[in-house]
Amino acid sequence: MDVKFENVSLAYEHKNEVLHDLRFVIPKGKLTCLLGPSGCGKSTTLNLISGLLQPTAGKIFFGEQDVTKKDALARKVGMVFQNYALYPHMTVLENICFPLKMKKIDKKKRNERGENLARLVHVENELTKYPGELSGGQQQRVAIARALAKEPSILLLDEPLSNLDARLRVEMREEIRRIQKQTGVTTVFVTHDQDEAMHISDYIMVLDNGQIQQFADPNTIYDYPDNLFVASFIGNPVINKIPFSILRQDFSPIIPMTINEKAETLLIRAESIVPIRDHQEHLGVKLQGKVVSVQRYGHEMFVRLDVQGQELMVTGFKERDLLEKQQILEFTLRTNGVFIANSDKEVIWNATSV
Ligand SMILES: Nc1ncnc2c1ncn2[C@@H]1O[C@H](COP(=O)(O)OP(=O)(O)OP(=O)(O)O)[C@@H](O)[C@H]1O
Repeated sequence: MDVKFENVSLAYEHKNEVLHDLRFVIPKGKLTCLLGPSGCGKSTTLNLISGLLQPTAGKIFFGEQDVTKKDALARKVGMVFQNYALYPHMTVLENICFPLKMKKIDKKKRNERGENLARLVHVENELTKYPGELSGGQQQRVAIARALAKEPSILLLDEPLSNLDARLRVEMREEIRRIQKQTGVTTVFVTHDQDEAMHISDYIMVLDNGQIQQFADPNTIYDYPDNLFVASFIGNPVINKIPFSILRQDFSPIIPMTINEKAETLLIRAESIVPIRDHQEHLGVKLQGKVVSVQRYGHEMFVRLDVQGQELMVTGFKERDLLEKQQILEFTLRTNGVFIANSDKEVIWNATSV
């Protein structure tokens, strides 16, 4: 079931508008992430989808149906929260089957369905255990199975992995992806973690200040950010930002005059700063900077480079490319991961266009 927002705004207590004129379609059968910093309006958007909140203005559709006035129960959404919210006095199987019991499905049938769901989320060997006897990851699996038990129109996940340790987070995001693909249920996943969003999503909606900054698939968001906010929020290390004026002379031959006039900020991804000899597909600019520091973390090299008083983070160099500290490093830029923004913080030039 796809979800459509038509000019939706929300003001808490009718005065504090936190979502402004949202228009989007969350496509059916896909996993879409709502991504943005704390307070940008992710949970509010999710609660509008679930029916826990009603919009102040605008309309919400599930497929063709206008559900704006319908409550959470009528919308038949499945919800999973970060704190699992399992019933502690019920076993795993009883927890999973609880929505089926509410629907008065007979015991044999509901246990059969419950066991199938337990297999789907890989907790079939824990059926008689209580939530307190499970790990965080297992509890979250049970919460997902319970949400799926009512065959929801849409599955909503609100920061479901934030209580798990780093390794388990990675494991569980793969699991959620697998379960979503296997069931084909339309899923909306809230996170503030760009890495998580990049790995798990078919589509990402980037929100800031209650407004959509960009809505696209992860690679489009990474390679073609619409604005400075999206370019900075997505990617690790954070994209380098320097005043365009510093490299204006170097860029003038390769960008149109109209762009040159409006260029304010130059954005360069750390991996797009590469040795000249290495790269066939480079921008044809030849630059240099002074090495400030070099740090190696496993297979990654992080070089801090001083370019005319601006510090750039560089990950496009290998150990063999670096000599002594304080050395002058010559480099060029790849044809992707380099953008120019104007004074309105919109991306007006992308090196892929060269
Ligand atoms: N019940 C409420 N009453 C008034 N304002 C609220 C209420 N809930 C949230 N807000 C405000 O609405 C804005 C959006 O909050 P929301 O919880 O949707 O953000 P979020 O992106 O989910 O943040 P987080 O990642 O911190 O959960 C914030 O400015 C918040 O202070």
